[in-house]
Amino acid sequence: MAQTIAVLDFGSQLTQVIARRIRESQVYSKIYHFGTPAAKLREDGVVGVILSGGPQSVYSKSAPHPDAEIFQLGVPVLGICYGVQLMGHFLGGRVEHSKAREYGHGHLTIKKPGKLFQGLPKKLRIWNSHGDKLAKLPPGFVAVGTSENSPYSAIEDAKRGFYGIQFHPEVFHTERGVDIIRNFLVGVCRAKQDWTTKDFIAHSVADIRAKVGKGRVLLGLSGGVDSSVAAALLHKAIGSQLTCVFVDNGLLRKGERDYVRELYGKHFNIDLRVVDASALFLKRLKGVSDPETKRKIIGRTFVEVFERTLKKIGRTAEFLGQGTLYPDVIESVSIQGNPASLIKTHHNVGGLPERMKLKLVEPLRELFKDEVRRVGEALGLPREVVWRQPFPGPGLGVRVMGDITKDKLEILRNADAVLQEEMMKSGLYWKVWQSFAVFLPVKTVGVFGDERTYDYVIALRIVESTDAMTADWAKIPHDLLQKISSRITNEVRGVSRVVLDISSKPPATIEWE
Ligand SMILES: Nc1ncnc2c1ncn2[C@@H]1O[C@H](COP(=O)(O)OP(=O)(O)OP(=O)(O)O)[C@@H](O)[C@H]1O
Ligand SMILES: O=c1[nH]c(=O)c2[nH+]cn([C@@H]3O[C@H](COP(=O)(O)O)[C@@H](O)[C@H]3O)c2[nH]1
Ligand SMILES: NC(=O)CC[C@H](N)C(=O)O
Ligand SMILES: [Mg+2]
Repeated sequence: MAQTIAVLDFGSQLTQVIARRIRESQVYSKIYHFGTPAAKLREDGVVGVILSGGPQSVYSKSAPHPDAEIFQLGVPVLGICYGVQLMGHFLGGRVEHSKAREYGHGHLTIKKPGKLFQGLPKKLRIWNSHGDKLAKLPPGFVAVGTSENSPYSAIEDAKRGFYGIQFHPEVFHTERGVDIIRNFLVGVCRAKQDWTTKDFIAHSVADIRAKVGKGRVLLGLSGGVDSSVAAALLHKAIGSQLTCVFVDNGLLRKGERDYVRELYGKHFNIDLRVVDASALFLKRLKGVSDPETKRKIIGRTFVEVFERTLKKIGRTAEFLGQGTLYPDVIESVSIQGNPASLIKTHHNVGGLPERMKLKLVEPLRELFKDEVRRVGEALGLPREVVWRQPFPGPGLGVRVMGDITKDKLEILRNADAVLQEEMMKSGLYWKVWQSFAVFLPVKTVGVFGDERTYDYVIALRIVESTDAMTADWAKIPHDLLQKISSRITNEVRGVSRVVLDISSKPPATIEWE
């Protein structure tokens, strides 16, 4: 059995980021429900426990609490934020609400490095996000690090292997955070660093086989990175029990349907069905302009088309495969007690209707994009597939602002094709996270060959990002922008103005709807 680090999830948006940092240290980790019995963790061969952050207050009635026995397991425990507060609450200290809320950047001064801060500078920039604080240390603990507002920013009981930190080592903004986590894993828990992408593949292949048995999986294959990697993984696990369906929803980019048919139908030996449902999608979307309503309609229609396709092929499938990634999950579901977390309904997660009869198989559900790409490369997928820019499931449906018509789609498709072509030519396509065009239903005045025009606007959205959780607009050379702009206004009928989106995420999201 693999040595496992258990991450108990108390509802933080950052729990998966903790898991990801652990994987970065080549250690195997598993996320558990906060209330998992200690006996189960022992059974799973857990060599260390991390308590995540969380939105609640440990002393409140509805607060999620762990099984108190986890502190008797005899394995090290690291509490992060809410986690250190839990340690205070359970081990005889005291937590209270603090007037001096700490949010954002702060500084940690390390008094005593111990094992957790081994090899790190005495002062570190850290990132905080808490309103409660430890007011009294539990017996056996000493303070080893302080911040502006917390005398107990880092605490330890080295004898029992208990460590607590009030800040978030898992976020990018905490200096040397990865090293702090690695120190816990390797220095304290003595975990072996032997967990690789290959192990992930072997593990998910076994999981898929166990779940699916002799059943059939119907996978929505979009030609994007996520579903391509999911297809390759499923194909490896269950071979001919996999049927892929590519839906032309009328909201695709120029040439996409042929690209997918060519690549997967011909080059890969995958059972691929191409379904043209564009008329149905466009009919349902007619006159609808609210973004969330559009997303829901698209999601519902997708599933309906899958079900209908099944009947038509005359095969029974019990499973629906999807290339859902962690960022899709976090932005689509509202996590217990965290009202802020629903941002958009990504059609593949929140948009699924309840009546859906198929069970979900989502082998990439816990990964981030760059990890998925590594899995894709290890599975031998071509570079052009693995490094394609992401394209959202609702497609051009959320890139035509407001209500959707064939004409608007056609204009957007042509403008977008120009942008992609120029990005490819310059090589920048592979360097940015996404580059795409957005159709604005705003008419502005122009002049073409001395004649007045009154036409639509195209916005260019080009962003840099590492995981789509945050993004910044890309600083594209002016001469390239000029070329793209003049080609669009010259070649695309119906457009007389091109604008550049210079918003970062947050506050703006990457897609406009
Ligand atoms: N046109 C489509 N036909 C069939 N399935 C689709 C289609 N579009 C999206 N899906 C399904 O919805 C899932 C989510 O779409 P999403 O865009 O996040 O992933 P992707 O297209 O596989 O990868 P990428 O993020 O690189 O575009 C896909 O993994 C796929 O299962
Ligand atoms: O599969 C998807 N279904 C969706 O409904 C969806 N909406 C946005 N995206 C993509 O997710 C990333 C973050 O996008 P936002 O900043 O717009 O939320 C960006 O990469 C977006 O392109 C989607 N992907
Ligand atoms: N990020 C956290 O874990 C916060 C913990 C707790 N809810 C607080 O506000 O202090
Ligand atoms: Mg896609």
